Amino acid sequence: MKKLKITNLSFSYTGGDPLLDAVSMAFNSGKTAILGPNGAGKTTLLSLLATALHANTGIVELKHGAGSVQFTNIRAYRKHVAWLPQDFVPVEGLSVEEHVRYSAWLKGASRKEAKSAAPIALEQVGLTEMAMHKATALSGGQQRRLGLAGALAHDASVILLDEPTAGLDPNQRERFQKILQGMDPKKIVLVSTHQTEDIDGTFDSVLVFDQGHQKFHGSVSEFMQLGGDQHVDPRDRIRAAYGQLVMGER
Ligand SMILES: Nc1ncnc2c1ncn2[C@@H]1O[C@H](COP(=O)(O)OP(=O)(O)OP(=O)(O)O)[C@@H](O)[C@H]1O
Repeated sequence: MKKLKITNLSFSYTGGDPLLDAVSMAFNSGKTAILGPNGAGKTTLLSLLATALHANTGIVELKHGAGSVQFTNIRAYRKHVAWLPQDFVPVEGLSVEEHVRYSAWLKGASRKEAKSAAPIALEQVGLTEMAMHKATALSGGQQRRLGLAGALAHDASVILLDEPTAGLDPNQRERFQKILQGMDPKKIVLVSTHQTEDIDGTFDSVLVFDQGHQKFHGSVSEFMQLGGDQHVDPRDRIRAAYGQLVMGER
């Protein structure tokens, strides 16, 4: 069995048509870029995996160690899952460092573990010097890095990052790529992104999602093969592959 298995997941927003209709897919360890046009359902999928939204039907099962846990067992499941939502907003009244400690503690880290994990996570995202600042006083890009630090500060086996590089300057985007590259390869990391140029060299797999359906799910090299042979520039191959799967239909 794959480590994270989604079976027949269906979801509709209240009063709306089904957005996800019996979606099944599975993920092993490694980093997956989730691509798709605006409104494709990427945030909805990640929110369902984070249990911030509740599916109409279907099962998500996470294998860990010798056992497994289903997402309906919310308390136990959530301890294994870190999530940076698309609309992350810091909690009022906490400093940057307190915020990261709080995020780790919420996920089951002891106070002592959270205290030692926070400076490491802040260093990873380049916010060490802001540790004593008020979290709500950070700029938009800094707040996204704070959210990322919170997701990195505990030992989750699944990390869900919804557009983590949105609003980051080029240096910080590069830093984020390095953070991803340095992550434990045993973790399952799912990252929703519109930045196709960052895929080669950073991710292992690609999932293309459109209109609530999976259009492609495979390795980065399989994805790139759709966009031309090896003589073509890698970024052009990625753009062409994406265009074929999504834009070509419009
Ligand atoms: N709270 C909501 N209530 C009703 N419909 C919603 C809600 N949130 C999202 N939708 C609709 O669900 C669909 C999928 O949205 P979602 O945010 O999951 O897409 P996305 O792929 O993440 O898009 P983007 O790339 O723009 O972030 C869209 O048609 C959107 O309008």
